[in-house]
Amino acid sequence: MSVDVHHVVQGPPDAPLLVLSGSLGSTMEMWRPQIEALGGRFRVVGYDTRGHGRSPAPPGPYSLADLGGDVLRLLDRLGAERAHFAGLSLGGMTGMWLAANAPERVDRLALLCTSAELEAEGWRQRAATVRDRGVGAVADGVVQRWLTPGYAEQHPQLVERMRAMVAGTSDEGYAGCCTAIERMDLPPALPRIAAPTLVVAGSEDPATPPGHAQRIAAAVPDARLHVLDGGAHLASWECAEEVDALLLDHFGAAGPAGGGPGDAPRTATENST
Ligand SMILES: O=C(O)CC1=CCC(=O)O1
Repeated sequence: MSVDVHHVVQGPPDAPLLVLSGSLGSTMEMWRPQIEALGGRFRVVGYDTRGHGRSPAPPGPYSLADLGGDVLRLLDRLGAERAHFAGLSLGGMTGMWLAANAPERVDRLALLCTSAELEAEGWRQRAATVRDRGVGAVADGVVQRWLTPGYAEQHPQLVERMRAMVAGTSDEGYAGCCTAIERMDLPPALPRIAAPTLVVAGSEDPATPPGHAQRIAAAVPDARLHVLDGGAHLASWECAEEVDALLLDHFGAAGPAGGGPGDAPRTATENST
């Protein structure tokens, strides 16, 4: 059953629609560099995955079909037939599900620091830990995977903010999403993805190393792979300029999704549940 996720729309009303979907344990705040860089050119929709931020956290476990269904419902609420979609990590898994199962709704796709297949047992254990001890018990480890050690050392306040973002996630929501990852079965779906797809990996990502991106890019018919020189799991933050340029190139080349770039002023609208 889909839910109304909390989202913010920013950018000219007649610009192409671009939906941003984030990592496990994040809110739409993780996309701040991209919202700032792309919000003048696209109608950017940031949203909190169910169980995260200000979105509802219905009882889990969840599936990728649940998370993808929330995006389809969001597009319906926005009156959009199609949109570009960029997802990082869990957001990328949601994007693969969407593009394979609702291809008519996805224009172009970007998959960042993600995987089609992760070892299930670790996710079963993480869900159990979070149900037992709360998300705070895993927050330090998560943020250690998000940023390279050198970058984290130079940005202690950012590390603290990110840790608080992860720890602020609903226990039920986080555990529910762990189970969606544990049970995902994306490899057979990848050849069905028709959307032109950009796959990006961070060379220093310990959670979804470049080999995972290579396998996705090899299986999606119209895919292009880019491995960043640096960047851990949240490479969109640490390598923001390079990622922004890649996204602009990939989505900018496409022409409009749900409208054309216009001269209208930037506007932001917020919609809670
Ligand atoms: O939290 C992690 O370990 C990294 C991660 C894998 C999937 C996701 O969304 O985050």
